[in-house]
Amino acid sequence: MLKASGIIKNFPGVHALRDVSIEVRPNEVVGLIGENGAGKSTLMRVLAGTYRPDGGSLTLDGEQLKLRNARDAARHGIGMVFQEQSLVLNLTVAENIYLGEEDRFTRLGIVNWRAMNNAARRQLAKIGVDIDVTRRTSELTFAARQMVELAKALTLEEMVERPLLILLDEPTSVLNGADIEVLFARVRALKSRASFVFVSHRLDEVLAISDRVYTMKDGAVVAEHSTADVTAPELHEIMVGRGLQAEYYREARQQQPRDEIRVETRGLGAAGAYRGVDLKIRAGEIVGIAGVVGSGREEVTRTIGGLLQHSAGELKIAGEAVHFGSPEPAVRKGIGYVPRERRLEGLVMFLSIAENISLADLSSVMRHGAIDYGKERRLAADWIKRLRIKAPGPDAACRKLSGGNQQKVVLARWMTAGSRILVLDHPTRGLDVGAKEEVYELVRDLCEQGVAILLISDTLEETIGLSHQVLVMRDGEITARFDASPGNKPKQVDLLRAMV
Ligand SMILES: Nc1ncnc2c1ncn2[C@@H]1O[C@H](COP(=O)(O)OP(=O)(O)OP(=O)(O)O)[C@@H](O)[C@H]1O
Repeated sequence: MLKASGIIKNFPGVHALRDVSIEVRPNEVVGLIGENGAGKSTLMRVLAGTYRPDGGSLTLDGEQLKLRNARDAARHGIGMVFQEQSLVLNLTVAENIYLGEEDRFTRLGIVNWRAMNNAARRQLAKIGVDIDVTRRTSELTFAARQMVELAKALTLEEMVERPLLILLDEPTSVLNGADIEVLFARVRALKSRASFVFVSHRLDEVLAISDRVYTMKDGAVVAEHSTADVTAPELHEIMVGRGLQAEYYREARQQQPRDEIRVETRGLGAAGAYRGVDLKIRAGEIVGIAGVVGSGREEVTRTIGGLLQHSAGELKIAGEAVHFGSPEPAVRKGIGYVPRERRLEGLVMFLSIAENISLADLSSVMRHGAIDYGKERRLAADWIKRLRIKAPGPDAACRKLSGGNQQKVVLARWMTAGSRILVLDHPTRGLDVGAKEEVYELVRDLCEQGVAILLISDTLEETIGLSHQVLVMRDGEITARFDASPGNKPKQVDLLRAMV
């Protein structure tokens, strides 16, 4: 259906795509994997018409395809669901679905909102989703927004006669298990009418949903497999260049926590979010909280991170009762918070990697009252190596990095900030499998140094593997507690039973 041959795309100083050839067949789901910065998003943008390649060619059903922009791609039935969601938050669901297509509902300069809302309802019904189309997208969960994005991409069906090609750039990174299943069910159902290219860092998902998978490395395709013929550990090895360690979560390094209690809550509550939360985190201990969206676990971490005030009970940091209303006093108490929405909350895009890393703790790079730039750059160079951040150097602007590499910069910042307590909100989201292992290693280092860690993560596996103790929350309350010392780790099903 679509063939990309010898695609080249350069940015100043970076060969993002060197010579990439892939093909997508009718009614096929093609997986695209690779380390952070391998060129996946760039390739998707070329296919979606938003980047013009510097070389190579595209053909659709054997005919040359020259895409000038995204509208052009849309006219050929190619639509993209973005990694960084493209919805305009203060517009309604219907307005977003038909953004740029309002003309279709306009007569004599007046938009027929009823017709637009009805059409949007039909689109959502097609993928079996029930969302109020008159609500602003800002009020929707991430999962619902993703469905709206998918519905938006599928409006192309109304405009073109041919089967669609839908590009999904890391659609699952913001979804939880149940929502991923919903998305996959939609993709499977739509396969009779469309082909998909699916980018993800979760190899098991790629294998579950795709027919074939391409592996990219440094701007080139290095392998192509039929998913029936390859396993996740094999793909891991091709991507990272070394085998998947049996000890993925470094459980052998999990040590007994110290006696000192760093965080303690009693009957902690926040109106409408959670209540009666009792927990203790000792120095050198990782406490993981499992729970579905709406369980209240996000809000608990936000309270301890200083972003959400509690309205009941007690929060003690190193034995002292505190009441945070903003992050600043939390930072003064030695708490580092690695937010989930790192690209929104975590980075100053126009600053360099080095500047972003030292931002949380300038004292570490100060000398005689001035910033020691040499030291700042050396620190950044260290992290670039350690986390395999793909960038020309410490001076590269963060806005030019791939999404996963931006995540790594934020992590590096908080890991160097010398925090005594770390709140990790989905620390490995968007990271490639190799970088994840580096992060697990680092988390163990931090524990050895006595840092107390509160963790919520994307997968139960990661929560179980890393934590000393796992708490499960449901409907704003803790419903179960599990010891998770090595050799005594709870099973996923045990957690699930308490979650839902
Ligand atoms: N606008 C840009 N300007 C300069 N360099 C860029 C730009 N966009 C991407 N790059 C560089 O091109 C390379 C490929 O980036 P791309 O975003 O395609 O990677 P990716 O495989 O999608 O990574 P991730 O898994 O982190 O999302 C990276 O080295 C990145 O820094």
